[in-house]
Amino acid sequence: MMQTLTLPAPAKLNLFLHITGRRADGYHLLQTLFVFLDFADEITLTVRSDGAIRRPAGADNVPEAEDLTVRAARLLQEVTGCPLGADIQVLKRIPMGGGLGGGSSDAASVLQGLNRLWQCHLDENALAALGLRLGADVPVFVRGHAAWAEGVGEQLTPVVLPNSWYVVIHPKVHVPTAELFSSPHLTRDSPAITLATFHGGAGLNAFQPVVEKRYPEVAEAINWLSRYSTAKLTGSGSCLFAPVSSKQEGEKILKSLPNKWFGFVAEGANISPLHQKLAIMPTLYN
Ligand SMILES: C[C@@](CO)(OP(=O)(O)O)[C@H](O)COP(=O)(O)OP(=O)(O)OC[C@H]1O[C@@H](n2ccc(N)nc2=O)[C@H](O)[C@@H]1O
Ligand SMILES: Nc1ncnc2c1ncn2[C@@H]1O[C@H](COP(=O)(O)OP(=O)(O)O)[C@@H](O)[C@H]1O
Repeated sequence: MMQTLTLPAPAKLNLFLHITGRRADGYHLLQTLFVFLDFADEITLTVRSDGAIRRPAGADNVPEAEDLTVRAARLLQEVTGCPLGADIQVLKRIPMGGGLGGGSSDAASVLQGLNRLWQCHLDENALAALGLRLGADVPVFVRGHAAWAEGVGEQLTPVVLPNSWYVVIHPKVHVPTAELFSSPHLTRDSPAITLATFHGGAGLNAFQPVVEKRYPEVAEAINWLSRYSTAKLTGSGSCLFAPVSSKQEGEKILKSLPNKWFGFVAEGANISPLHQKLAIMPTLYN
């Protein structure tokens, strides 16, 4: 039996994000469109027979016990009663806390990977439900298909989006998600839109006006990228993105990126790179 597995944990973009209402518990109801990027963290899982969950390598500023990868592994162990453990190595590439969903994606890759290595045989619905307990963005990464999302992001309808390249910029500013959701200036009553109206040009990021006002550095980055293409915030920021016609065009734009910011070019993917890899693995692990 295979004891080690290396899986990608891709970034996502929210191509638009509207807030349409609020649940009784205060959580916001969203409409958003998720697409994956071929830009990913890398997760290496190695089975341990002693039942321990360890993270020998990962983000320095995330304590082992708080790492979403460790929490995902513990949760899977807890619900399945699996006696095995794992070493989880996390190679971070995705900027953290930037609205690219890296932590959620890492967690989803661990759930999918350990479900195979430990032979838990949970189906995708069960894994997505476990993922939701870790964060609203985890289910879309577990399922691995570009999706129209409603609810808090867990009601997913798979969609096929036209191929596109994106320039993504991280203005190196940390925007706390909870603080944004509590802003009195958020538009919380956007009328529901459809995929057709999105394709017709509708769809903004509800957080963007609030973030631009509170974080001038993000506003400056959006202005800079807007010179080349339509720039928008992803999730609650601080990363922003703009569609470009090719990888080359994106790389040309990045050549003039001010040094103080980080940027990359990536292709959108309807099928997550995680699922592309899972699909070609030996059937024993599918
Ligand atoms: C905004 C989005 C869009 O994809 O992603 P990111 O920018 O984080 O990638 C998500 O909705 C991020 O959802 P989630 O991952 O659950 O956010 P968390 O950081 O756990 O939530 C922090 C706090 O924000 C508030 N919150 C979160 C989600 C939501 N639908 N309504 C809320 O009101 C809650 O007060 C919560 O305690
Ligand atoms: N494996 C992980 N990778 C990144 N962040 C993590 C991880 N585990 C826990 N976190 C915590 O989750 C927060 C949000 O991370 P991330 O998912 O990258 O951003 P966002 O939710 O804005 O897309 C981080 O600031 C960090 O404290």
